[in-house]
Amino acid sequence: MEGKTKEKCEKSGIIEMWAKKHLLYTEATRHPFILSIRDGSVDLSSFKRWLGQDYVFVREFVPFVASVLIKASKKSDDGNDMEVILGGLASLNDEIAWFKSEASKWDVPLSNTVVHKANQNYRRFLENLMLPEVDYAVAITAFWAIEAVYQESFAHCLEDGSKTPSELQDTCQRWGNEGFGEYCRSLQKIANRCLEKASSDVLTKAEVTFLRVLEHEVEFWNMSHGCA
Ligand SMILES: Cc1ncc(CO)c(N)n1
Repeated sequence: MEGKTKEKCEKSGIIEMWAKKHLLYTEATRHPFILSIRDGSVDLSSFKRWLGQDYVFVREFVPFVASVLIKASKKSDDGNDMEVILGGLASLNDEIAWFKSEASKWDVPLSNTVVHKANQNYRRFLENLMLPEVDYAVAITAFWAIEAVYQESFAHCLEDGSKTPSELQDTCQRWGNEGFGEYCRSLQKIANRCLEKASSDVLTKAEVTFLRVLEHEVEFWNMSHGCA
């Protein structure tokens, strides 16, 4: 990108531009499953299905985040990236403990979970992104998108006027809280910085990867909602 276009991107950020440009971003962050939590009509068996499957997802997400950390340590020219990503790994550690206690609260068994197709497809996608030849800019964009979808979705369930059932407040707080929002903005900043310096080939790959993440997120919500 040259001249004015580049300047414009630097102001609004490439990430923000993509999130605005692609309707899929809104489809992922305003999915019927999330809207059903927000309006209180959620079917609790859907919630329990989501809980069991997301625990499986999170355990697979950890090695992906570790691979992003490795890329940051090799590629990054900004000393702060590593701390942000390490913070993400630490919060995943808390998240795994949270899933265990939440699952026991809801009587959802976490061992022997039948891993749903959407989860398997997501895992395969993450495995490919872990390969050393995947550019740091592409991997960090995917990482941001994965976290941002949950942040925006669950924060929506906590806004004024939402009728989120009290027993689901804790779940919404986990990803919808201001600290998690701040962490997502840090990831977004890193991604924007990498994308601004990226070649057009890497930029294209990152945008396609962003869209694939959104598709996997929609499929994941569909599975929870019982539409897949
Ligand atoms: C499917 C999915 N996407 C994103 C997150 C955020 O960590 C999660 N826990 N699960």
